[in-house]
Amino acid sequence: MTTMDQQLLDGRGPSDWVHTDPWRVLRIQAEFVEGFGALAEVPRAVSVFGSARLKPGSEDYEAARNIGAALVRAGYAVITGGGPGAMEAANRGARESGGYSIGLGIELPFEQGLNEWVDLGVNFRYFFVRKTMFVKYAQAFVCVPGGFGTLDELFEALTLVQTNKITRFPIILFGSSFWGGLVDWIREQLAGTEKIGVTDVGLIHVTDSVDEVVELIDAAQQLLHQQVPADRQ
Ligand SMILES: C/C(=C\CNc1ncnc2c1ncn2[C@@H]1O[C@H](COP(=O)(O)O)[C@@H](O)[C@H]1O)CO
Repeated sequence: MTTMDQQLLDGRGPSDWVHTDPWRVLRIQAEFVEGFGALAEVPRAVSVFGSARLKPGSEDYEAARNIGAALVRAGYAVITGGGPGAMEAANRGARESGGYSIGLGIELPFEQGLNEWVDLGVNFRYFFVRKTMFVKYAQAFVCVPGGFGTLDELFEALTLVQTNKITRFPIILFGSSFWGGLVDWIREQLAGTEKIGVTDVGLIHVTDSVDEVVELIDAAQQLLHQQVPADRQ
């Protein structure tokens, strides 16, 4: 099975008129419109990322579940990719705590559907449209251990914050034993050879404490509200 993303990016798909790129723009536009419409009323929220392969009962799955629950208790809705593993865990924690659990699913060749803990689900064909929604409707990103997908979401957010496209947006890596090596490499190789600024390393927060996840997000929210005039919040 081919997906829309694949047809757009792979460049070797069928070439009849409906599959050509100019027409595809209309599909992409429609997907943005649908996403904006579905998510417009979402209250303040946090996007949680992590491996699609985590199993219930594993340490990282339960951490994501606890994070989802803690975010809800602190008054945030939880947004995930709507899939299995860490996504399911964070959605599950949110739902179990009586909060708003959102899943932004993606069309994949091996279709899985949204996990059962999603209250509001929106399905996307294009990764880049979906990624816009993760950022636009969240106040922060939390990453539990994950693979390429999680790293992609992490580095997109870092680039957006580094370039001031989004501000007061904490990026939190949960699990120091997993993330520590990456952050050391970023500090030594990227900052150490001036590929990024030394202060850019400070855009990443690493913690093993669920409470600290919430504290970091709350602190950024307070700063934001101090800066933005009340009538524009
Ligand atoms: C590979 C498996 C399931 C795939 N299902 C997914 N559903 C929704 N979102 C997904 C899926 N796989 C990856 N993502 C996105 O990337 C992140 C996780 O990727 P990683 O490589 O596992 O770290 C996640 O946050 C999603 O946004 C197995 O059953």
